Amino acid sequence: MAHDFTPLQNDRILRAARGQTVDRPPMWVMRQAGRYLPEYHEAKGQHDFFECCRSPEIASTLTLQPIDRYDGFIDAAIIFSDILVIPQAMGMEVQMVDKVGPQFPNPLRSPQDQQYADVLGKDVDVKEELDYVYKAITLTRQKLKGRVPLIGFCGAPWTLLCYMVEGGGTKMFRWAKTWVYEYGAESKKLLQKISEICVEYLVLQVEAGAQMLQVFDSWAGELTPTAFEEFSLPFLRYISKHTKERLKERGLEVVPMTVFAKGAWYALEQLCESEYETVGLDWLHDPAEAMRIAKGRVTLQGNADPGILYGSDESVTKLVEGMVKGFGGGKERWIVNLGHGITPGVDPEKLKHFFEEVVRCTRSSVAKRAS
Ligand SMILES: Cc1c2[nH]c(c1CCC(=O)O)Cc1[nH]c(c(CCC(=O)O)c1C)Cc1[nH]c(c(CCC(=O)O)c1C)Cc1[nH]c(c(C)c1CCC(=O)O)C2
Repeated sequence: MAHDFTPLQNDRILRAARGQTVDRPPMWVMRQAGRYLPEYHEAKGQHDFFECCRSPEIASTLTLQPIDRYDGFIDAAIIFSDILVIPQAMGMEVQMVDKVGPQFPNPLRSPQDQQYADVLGKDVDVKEELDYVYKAITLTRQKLKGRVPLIGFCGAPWTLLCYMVEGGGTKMFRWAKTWVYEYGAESKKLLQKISEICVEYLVLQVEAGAQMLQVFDSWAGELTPTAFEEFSLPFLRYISKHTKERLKERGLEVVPMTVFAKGAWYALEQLCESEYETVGLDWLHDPAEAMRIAKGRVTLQGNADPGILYGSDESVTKLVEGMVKGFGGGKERWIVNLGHGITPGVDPEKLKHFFEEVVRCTRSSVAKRAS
């Protein structure tokens, strides 16, 4: 299905992801459509979270809110959805409980559970089950009218496995660790199954209008370097390789891809060799050190501590100055972002100050390039 969308007016992020020159580093923020915005609560009203994801009208409205508010600063929209729509498509029930987070009433506790065989055996119709996401993407592209590119996304297999076996957020990772350290072979079967669904899901998001893709491995940092190499990295690589192959086969644009493996600072070298154009960094990375490791092979994305937005304007300025310097002053392959999602309770004006300071601090590099 080919769409007739308005041509793109701001391709900064796509150019930066591909290592091409830009007039200033592109900026966006993970979870930019969310609870820190009063207009989010207003538009969401009494609707359940997943109801918002399933309504293309509401999802597209929420996606556009930060684009309107930070017009001229934000260089990408990310479709309003959640990584947990994949476990739902695989037949698992997930609820979003207010002030608690996601809850699975029946988590996958062991490979002996009938549910494990059911989940592995289910022939998931990724087109049909997640049709509402594609519809939301297409509608959002229409509403964006080419202002900025639209990012599609999915959860990484390891992070999704964690949620499926833990049944929600956790500090202990008791069940996830039981799976990898006691049921290693069974874990890999599940990770492979999730990976195949991710590939199809990402390709269908591009077909619907997504212009860039991000894979969120939010719980990568719970693994040891060795366990990450065994239980996460191969599946992240499977996703980039096969998504690109499938996009080519289907005559779709091979869009830039980002991998964000939170906490996996030790794996930066390997992530630079994983067929992703962009590698997301959390705030535990020193930007200059990350640049030395990346050696211009990929575009780095990040990495301000989201907590800085609870601080004073002066603290934000100081952090931005250091971050800009660390990432090469704005002349190198860099997409500005936080090191994780923006959190509730942040004053939206503080984020504006953050953007303004990045623009101010990178202006000289732009002037230098033009001269
Ligand atoms: C781990 C994860 C989830 N979801 C996601 C991740 C990966 C990124 C990360 O590590 O933060 C990804 C996600 N979730 C959401 C988006 C939308 C797009 C955007 O970034 O603006 C994206 C990209 C909306 C959301 N997803 C959720 C909300 C809040 C829902 C609400 O209460 O209104 C939003 C706006 C709920 C959610 N969804 C999830 C959790 C743990 C929670 C509850 C806790 C929390 O909010 O941080 C799972």
